[in-house]
Amino acid sequence: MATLGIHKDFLLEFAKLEKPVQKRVHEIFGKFREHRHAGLHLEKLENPRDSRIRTIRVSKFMRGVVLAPDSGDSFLLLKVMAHDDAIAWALSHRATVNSATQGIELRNDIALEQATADVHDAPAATESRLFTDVADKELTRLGIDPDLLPLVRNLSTEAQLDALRKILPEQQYDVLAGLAAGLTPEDVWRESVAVHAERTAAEVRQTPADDELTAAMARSQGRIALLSGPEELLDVLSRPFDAWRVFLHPSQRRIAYHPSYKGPARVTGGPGTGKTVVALHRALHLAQQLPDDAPDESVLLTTFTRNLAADLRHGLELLIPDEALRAKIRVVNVDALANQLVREDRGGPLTILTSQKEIHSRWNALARKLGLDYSDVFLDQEWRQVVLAQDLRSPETYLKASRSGRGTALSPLRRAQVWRAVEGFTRELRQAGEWTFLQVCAEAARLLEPRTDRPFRHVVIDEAQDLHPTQWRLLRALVAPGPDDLFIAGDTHQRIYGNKVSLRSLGVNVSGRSHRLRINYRTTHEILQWSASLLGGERLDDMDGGSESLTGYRSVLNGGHPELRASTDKAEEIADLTARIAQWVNDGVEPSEIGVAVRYLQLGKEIAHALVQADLHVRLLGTAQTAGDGICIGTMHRMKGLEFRCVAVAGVIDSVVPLASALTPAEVDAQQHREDMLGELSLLFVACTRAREVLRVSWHGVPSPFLAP
Ligand SMILES: Nc1ncnc2c1ncn2[C@@H]1O[C@H](COP(=O)(O)OP(=O)(O)OP(=O)(O)O)[C@@H](O)[C@H]1O
Repeated sequence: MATLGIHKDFLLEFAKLEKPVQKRVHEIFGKFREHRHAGLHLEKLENPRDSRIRTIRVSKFMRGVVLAPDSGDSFLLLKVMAHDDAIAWALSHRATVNSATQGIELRNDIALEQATADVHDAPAATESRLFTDVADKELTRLGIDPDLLPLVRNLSTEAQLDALRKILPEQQYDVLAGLAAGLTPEDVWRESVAVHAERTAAEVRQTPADDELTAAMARSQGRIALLSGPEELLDVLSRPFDAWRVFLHPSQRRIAYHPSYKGPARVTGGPGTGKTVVALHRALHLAQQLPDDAPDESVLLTTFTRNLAADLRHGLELLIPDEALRAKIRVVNVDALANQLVREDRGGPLTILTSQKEIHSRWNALARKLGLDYSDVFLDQEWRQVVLAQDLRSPETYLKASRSGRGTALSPLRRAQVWRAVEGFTRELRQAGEWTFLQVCAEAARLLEPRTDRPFRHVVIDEAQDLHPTQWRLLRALVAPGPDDLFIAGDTHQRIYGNKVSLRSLGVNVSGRSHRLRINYRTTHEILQWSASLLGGERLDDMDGGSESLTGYRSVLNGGHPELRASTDKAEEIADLTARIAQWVNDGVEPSEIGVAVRYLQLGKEIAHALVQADLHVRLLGTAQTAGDGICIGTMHRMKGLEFRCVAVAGVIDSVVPLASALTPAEVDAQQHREDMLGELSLLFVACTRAREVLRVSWHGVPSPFLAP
């Protein structure tokens, strides 16, 4: 049977073609089942490096490049490029099989020969080499070709390795990038080699092939998708920007499509590593595994905020066209679900107290009334981080409770005073018929705990790092403990709401079922490196008693360095930013592909005003002005989970980043002060890592201390 494979690059290039050319591509390849090579008019080249690489005319100006293995009835769509580029690419490349993964590799033979010759001719360098600590035998075991060793051995910097990205065989580059990013050969073996091998047996069984390359196509998960027929080709080509639907990296696929986990499982990884993508695929897998009689909404896919839930819903629509299957999955944010459960129990809507300012003012009034010398911030934090976090319901339990994580000790007498304040605060809320979000979650969990039936069979959680212990308690109660109960995606480097948890203490044990992703698909290497350097190698908790770092975190893309711009005052910064954004638009960037992140909304409003004055359309998140396709302006919090081609982070000045009012004064609680600082730093990190191609960071006056080298 004819086999059609599509290379990820093909899809990405296809996405950029004009509509009529895209239509031609459909016509040419749409009937591939009926074709053999001869019927497709694949053209042979003169003196190619690999006679199996052919080209095909798409239009007067465009050509496709196809790998046509000798078996005669399978082919792989590799590239679609401008005529001359396609010919040059096809002439210089050769397809080989990686010695470690047995997957297909495409190498730029001509460029590699040239680079190797340059190494021979160059004078012996004195600086230390990138891979000195890795033996030849080890490199070969990881799939590095012996004939590339001289070139690899000569590399001194990551920048030199980056420069070879386009010409090295992809999997060999991946291995080298992993080693250069600090992973041990064992880590690299596990993450970049063994994952492919794991797939091999199953794939080969599914796709028996007598041709070596055809078999290797089946082993190239993540870069090559084998399509079942013309309908699937059409479907893939119809949404070319959503490569994540088809091209899961084996390290992602292994996690998302693991047949069944014995208990809670987790995926972690830096920004843009595809945690959300994995969560979406996991939800699909769980829905597919449900018994036929399982009711709709048996699987819950949930996250922190309403906006993020809307994004997940959109992602599921792309991933699961089958409405009946999609209906098995309910998408809703945790607070909204809690609200619904409590509302149904009470038989009416709840009044939610959302304003943090109002909450603080009530604590203040209460402290005055009771004659207590605690600040509103202290009392509110004590309530949320100790009382609600541990679900303490009596003065006795509070007296004995651990207050680890809080920076000030409280004597028994002072605990009794604080408890009085907590009682007073909650009594006032009760009397006014008001709730805070966390109270609603706590109540929802309480309602569920005695029940033997649970609302869901499986729960998939995204952005898990931001959830409060109370929300975790609810999530735990939504599903009976057992296989595939909870699937958790999160990254503690992006914790921006100050909610620290120990999963284990909440009855969620992921040990032996926790996986880390390290390849970033969103941001360029340059943006990633700069953004990660903001964190200064900070090791954070992993929500499970261990610590987490960004070691081995790397990008598959290259681009320019972040633009850093200083201005003397705010007006100048905004004018400068407006000019730069206008230039992006002039250069062809769609306004909706531009994001502006700010620490507080008022600055966003001022920037929006300036952009509108310059005839640019804007959307201001968190206001009524959110409709349309304009430039997206939002607070750093709102930027969470979003991504844009170009991102400007503006107003990164001292006293705003970190925002003084978001910091617990060190004298109130030194430990909390440090945590708040870390939260502010993570916020800047989150904002910067929203950029796909261009990141611009600006300030006026004194820059944020986080920007100091
Ligand atoms: N295997 C893949 N192939 C192509 N694109 C991918 C792949 N995995 C993820 N992506 C893309 O990378 C980007 C980041 O993915 P995603 O949002 O899932 O990452 P994340 O780890 O959840 O990020 P963050 O933590 O920053 O929110 C998205 O544009 C997604 O479509």
